[in-house]
Amino acid sequence: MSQSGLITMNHMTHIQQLNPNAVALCSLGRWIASRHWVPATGGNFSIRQDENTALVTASGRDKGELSPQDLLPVSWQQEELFSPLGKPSAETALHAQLYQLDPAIKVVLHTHSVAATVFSRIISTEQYFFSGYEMQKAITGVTSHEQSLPLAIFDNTQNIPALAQQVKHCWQTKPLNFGLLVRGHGLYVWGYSLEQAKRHLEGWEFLINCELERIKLTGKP
Ligand SMILES: CSC[C@@H](O)[C@@H](O)C(=O)COP(=O)(O)O
Ligand SMILES: [Zn+2]
Repeated sequence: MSQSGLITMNHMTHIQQLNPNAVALCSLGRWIASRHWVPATGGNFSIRQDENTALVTASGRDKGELSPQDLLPVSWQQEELFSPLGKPSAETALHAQLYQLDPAIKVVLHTHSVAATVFSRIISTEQYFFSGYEMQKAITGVTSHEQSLPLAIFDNTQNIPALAQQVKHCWQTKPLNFGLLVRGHGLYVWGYSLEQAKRHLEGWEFLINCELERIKLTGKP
């Protein structure tokens, strides 16, 4: 690497260590890992910096042991992504798509819990409706357990830009309630703040676990 390249990388590392967004996302990553929702380097996280840029976890890192320099700046221009300082998550295109679909989104979290992975495989439809749970109110906009709360489920693919296009299409027709499942893969949630994204993650995980348990006990999906 050239001398000027080294200076740039060191400079960026220093900036990231002082960036409160980066520090807060690493701390949330540790909490998420403590729940066993990001095993074996699975999962990825991002936090918006401005209209067209977010810090995204570097690909292949242990998401429970992140430091601020593991968060790489990524910018987007529609489907094009720019990441000058390293290799961001393999699923960056989906994060960028969500940020473009709603400019108020501040944080995107992707996890690989056992419950979300199994649940998404036993449900074969494109949406699953949750109702009857008080904890549905953890999802922004839900005011009653009597509301029917849909969670979209997309088939897994290694073609993440194609998945991002499907999510964009779905966004225009069916409401996505701050979360979606990728079949046999995991959960994506987002929020307008770090705290809200964390609440959506915990809320969806709770609801998915409840339904999985109910289906196990009653045999009725
Ligand atoms: C442990 S393999 C999981 C990956 O294929 C992927 O699904 C994932 O969530 C993590 O990828 P990453 O590129 O580290 O963000
Ligand atoms: Zn994943």
